[in-house]
Amino acid sequence: MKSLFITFEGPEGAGKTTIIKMIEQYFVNKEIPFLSTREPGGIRISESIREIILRPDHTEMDSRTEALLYAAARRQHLVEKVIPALKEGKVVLCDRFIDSSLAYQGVGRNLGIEEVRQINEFAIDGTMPDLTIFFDLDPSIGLKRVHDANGREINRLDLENIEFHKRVYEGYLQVVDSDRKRFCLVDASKSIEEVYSQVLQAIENKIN
Ligand SMILES: Nc1ncnc2c1ncn2[C@@H]1O[C@H](COP(=O)(O)OP(=O)(O)OP(=O)(O)O)[C@@H](O)[C@H]1O
Ligand SMILES: Cc1cn([C@H]2C[C@H](O)[C@@H](COP(=O)(O)O)O2)c(=O)[nH]c1=O
Repeated sequence: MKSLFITFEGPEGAGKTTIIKMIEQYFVNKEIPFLSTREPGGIRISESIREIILRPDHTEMDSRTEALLYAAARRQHLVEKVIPALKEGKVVLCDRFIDSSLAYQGVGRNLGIEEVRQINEFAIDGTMPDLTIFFDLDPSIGLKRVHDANGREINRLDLENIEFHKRVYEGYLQVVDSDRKRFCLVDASKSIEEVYSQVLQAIENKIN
């Protein structure tokens, strides 16, 4: 099978992690070689950067520093983990990628989508997903899910106010609109089974 780079995007609590676990099981059953990973993180250095970015008491972090740290974590994760797996012909499932930076830092932090895209282009050097699934969900519903969830750690970005999360959501809609061919939108307000079925259909369409 040809390699495929699939990313999963959306606001907090949209259900990405839940659905990725179900998609992993699908690939196991089909005996399709895959790698499942996440951003920021996925490898030692990028997990360390994740800790620095998301520590709830790092409230003094400057927005550009935040954007650069996400881009740095992305670079290391790409070269150390994602690109080698793609070279081996695997399907790579990645929870968040560049579009998170465009929405959260570009629009949520008001740095500008184009400015954030530029620093990320240096980091990704042309590696873009073949397919991006956008979990479309009202951010207030997602935040409620996160706060109700048992054992889910609340990070520094979760703690931002609702206006921030609404800007992030609007940012995602702009990013999706600028690259309709790459994105598949799923209605993440539906039941887990219904969301899974929408996501699986998008992936199967790409594989077959
Ligand atoms: N479709 C759904 N309907 C209702 N609850 C859901 C649905 N999908 C996931 N959940 C629940 O919402 C919570 C957040 O889900 P999950 O961790 O999968 O989201 P996420 O997109 O990975 O969040 P984040 O990016 O903020 O970590 C979990 O408690 C999960 O069980
Ligand atoms: C990649 C990336 C992520 N973020 C934000 C989005 C979330 O608030 C956290 C990651 O936490 P998750 O539970 O693993 O989803 O980081 C961001 O602001 N910019 C990015 O590029």
